[in-house]
Amino acid sequence: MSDYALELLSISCTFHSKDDPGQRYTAVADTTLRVRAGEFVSVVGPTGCGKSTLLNVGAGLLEPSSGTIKVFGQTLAGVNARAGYMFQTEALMPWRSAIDNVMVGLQYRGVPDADARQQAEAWLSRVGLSGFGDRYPHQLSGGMRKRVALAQTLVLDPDIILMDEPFSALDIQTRQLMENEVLELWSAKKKAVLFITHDLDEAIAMSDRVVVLSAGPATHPIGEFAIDLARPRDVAEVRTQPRFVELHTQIWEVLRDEVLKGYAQQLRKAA
Ligand SMILES: Nc1ncnc2c1ncn2[C@@H]1O[C@H](COP(=O)(O)OP(=O)(O)OP(=O)(O)O)[C@@H](O)[C@H]1O
Repeated sequence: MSDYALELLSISCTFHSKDDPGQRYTAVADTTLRVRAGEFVSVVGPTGCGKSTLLNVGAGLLEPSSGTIKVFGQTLAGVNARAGYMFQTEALMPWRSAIDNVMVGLQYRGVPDADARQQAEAWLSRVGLSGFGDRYPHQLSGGMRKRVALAQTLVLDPDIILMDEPFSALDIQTRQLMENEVLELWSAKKKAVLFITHDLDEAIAMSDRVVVLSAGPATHPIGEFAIDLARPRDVAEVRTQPRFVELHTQIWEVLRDEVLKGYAQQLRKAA
């Protein structure tokens, strides 16, 4: 069996431009990205560079213009059934209670209701929400809703977890709590994680490896860094370690110019 849980091989994605449908826009160009089984990999890059596009490709939700996706060595066709996905935006169904939101994926898979409920309850308690199962999303705080979404993803026991800036909407304290919780859950059952963020601190604190993407168009990886900080980590504490600061300086050196390019492009688009 392949060492890799997920391989994106020479992926390119070209879209019709939103502003002018006659024009083509190459968001991602010839990108290869691999995640080993049990490895936590973060992808950082400037706003709009193509991070979500790559994640959608890995999830099998978006077909690339060229390139191959492999899942545990098998070429992917269609949706990636071995992957669980956690989005940046709220993905909970507002008309379903927390427990019903966590159960829904199991129900789709044909798990009997009583069994699904039991597993969902166990997951709600693992994310610190036992007793909150009957609440509806609007009755929960932003952090609690993220916990429900996390339980909703993990209850399906995916071998690959794809996360697209899952905590960007949270305040910094809640965010750090959630990051630590994710690391704790991950270390108990090492799954392959592909984590998208534009926050370099978060990427270093969480990951085994950080991949830096260039600004678009034609985004591609321009740097890759092994994060050799000891685990278990506390994401707030780890930031004070000299090695963290060293890694941050090294990676920022590569990322800074791309962020500036990305920012300039955003300004041009807005003009
Ligand atoms: N379906 C689409 N049609 C046209 N253009 C698209 C489509 N999806 C993405 N793009 C363009 O591709 C580029 C990359 O978008 P993507 O959302 O992957 O970036 P991102 O790095 O995740 O951004 P952010 O950091 O803001 O979340 C952007 O310029 C976007 O406008």
